[in-house]
Amino acid sequence: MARTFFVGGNFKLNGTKQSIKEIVERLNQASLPKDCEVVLCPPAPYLDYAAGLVSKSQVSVGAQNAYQKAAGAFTGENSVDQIKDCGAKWVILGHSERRTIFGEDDKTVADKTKFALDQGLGVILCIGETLEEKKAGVTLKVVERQLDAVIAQVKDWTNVVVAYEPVWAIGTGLAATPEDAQEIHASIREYLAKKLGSDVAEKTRILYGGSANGSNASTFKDKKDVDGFLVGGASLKPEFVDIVNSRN
Ligand SMILES: O=C[C@H](O)COP(=O)(O)O
Repeated sequence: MARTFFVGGNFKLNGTKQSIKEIVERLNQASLPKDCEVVLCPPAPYLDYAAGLVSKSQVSVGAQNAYQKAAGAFTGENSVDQIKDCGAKWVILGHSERRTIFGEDDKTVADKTKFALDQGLGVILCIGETLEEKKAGVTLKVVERQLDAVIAQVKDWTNVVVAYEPVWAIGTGLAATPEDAQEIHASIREYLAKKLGSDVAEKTRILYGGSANGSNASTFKDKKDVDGFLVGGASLKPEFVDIVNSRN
């Protein structure tokens, strides 16, 4: 079955009103393929602002994190309702920077995923191995463990997009080869089929993330299990439009 091409832009801790305006306006003015979905994820203080600038129905806004409680004494956190109130439709969860720098374990990522989905946000669920894990040959073991934690809590995967992001490829300029990405994506899909059924596996989009840019994106074009990208650095640059158009 055809899965809609999906491109997420994770701005991480970057951006100002001015630069975010430029990024959104570039997309507003560009001619984009009809059958693609673009989600821009600025830092939380700019969600409302970015959402208000978007003029294309296929472009929406997402957060980079969300807390797993509705409200209360959780200083510094953002709730799913607040994120939705600012016009966001999606949230990135389980990003390797959240896992390593902020100590989020598989269970926390699963709790957050369950809560965000139950409250009506789509989830871009990041998984991926470190360089040491890749060298040790345990890539599949790692991504399956990360998926298992979420599978234990989430039965309906309609609003989940998986982003396979090998940690060694993030921000390094060293992207996985399209062949390697395809191989892992196919294994991830096979695992989802085993755990959740082939129907869910066929419908779930699996994005590649890690040094994707305007030049290499089109080399993934004929990889049937690569359904799009989660883009960091290049999402801040004009080449982001080329990534969105890389299937043309
Ligand atoms: O969420 C995005 C990933 O961390 C990829 O970042 P990058 O494109 O800068 O390598």
